[in-house]
Amino acid sequence: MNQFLAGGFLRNLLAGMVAVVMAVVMVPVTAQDQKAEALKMDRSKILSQPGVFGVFTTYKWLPEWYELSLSERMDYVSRVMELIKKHEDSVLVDVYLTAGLGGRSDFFFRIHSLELAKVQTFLREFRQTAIGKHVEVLDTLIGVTKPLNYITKERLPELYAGLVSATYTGDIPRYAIVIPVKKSAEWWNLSFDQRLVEMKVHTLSTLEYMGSIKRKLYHSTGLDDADFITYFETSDLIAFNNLLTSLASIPENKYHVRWGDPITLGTILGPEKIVRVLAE
Ligand code: HEM
Repeated sequence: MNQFLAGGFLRNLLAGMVAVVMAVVMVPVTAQDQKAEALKMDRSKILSQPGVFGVFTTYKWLPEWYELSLSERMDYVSRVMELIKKHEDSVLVDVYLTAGLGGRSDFFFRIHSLELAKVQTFLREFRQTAIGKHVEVLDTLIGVTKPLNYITKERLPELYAGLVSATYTGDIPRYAIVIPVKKSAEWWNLSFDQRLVEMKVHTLSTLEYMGSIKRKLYHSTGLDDADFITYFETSDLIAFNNLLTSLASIPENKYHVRWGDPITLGTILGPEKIVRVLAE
């Protein structure tokens, strides 16, 4: 009888194991799931692929923050670091200090994820932390990365080659700058070829700066009030100022209805610096 029982038990156990394995194997895997798995928070991939959401949220400390002791503030920042770690499989969070460099904000997050809802979950949990309760949200910008639209290999092989072969040769960037851009209805009503002419001028005016400035473009039409979020990293703010001056004087600029407003300039905080610098 015991043999029967043991045999039946083993058979049931085996059947159960097969069912579990089948269930795991047969869970439908969507293209999005596959992409998520392949990119799974590999920093260099997530920062270079199309189809990745970028969310910029800018904060200002409430006056009560400054009434806390340094050790309390450090403890609170550490808890946010734990939250960032908790979500690291689905969101990539970078932190920047803007305090002192602009009247409005004290710091901002740049958050990347394949799913906007994951960013929302992170930010809602952030608002529940002690730090989240000691800040005012000033601004949120939402965009998504896309493949090149104008300067493609097929359409403009030489310009494309110049663009993809230019490498950043400056120091490790210390500063990040975020500039939202909105273009007029007149721009959007130009034919593609007319816009292409302007984007060629744009690219030719900017290529020389790629050695000292890193750039990233997010498309945000319909996701927030801008059309684009432009993000830059550099250690050479004089080159950056020259770049913006040269872009101010090309025809494309006539179509800008928003260029900044605000421009957010901050220092890039590596993970090892965040706790002390934010708490001080
Ligand atoms: C290193 C400097 C820069 C380089 C190399 C550069 C290069 C480019 C290229 C190649 C494109 C076309 C992308 C495509 O084919 O879809 C582009 C688009 C764009 N760039 Fe720049 N850019 C630079 C700096 C800037 C700056 C300083 C701004 C403004 C603050 C800016 C704003 C934009 C915008 C808004 C677009 C999208 C335009 C549209 O699709 O209508 N760029 N950039």
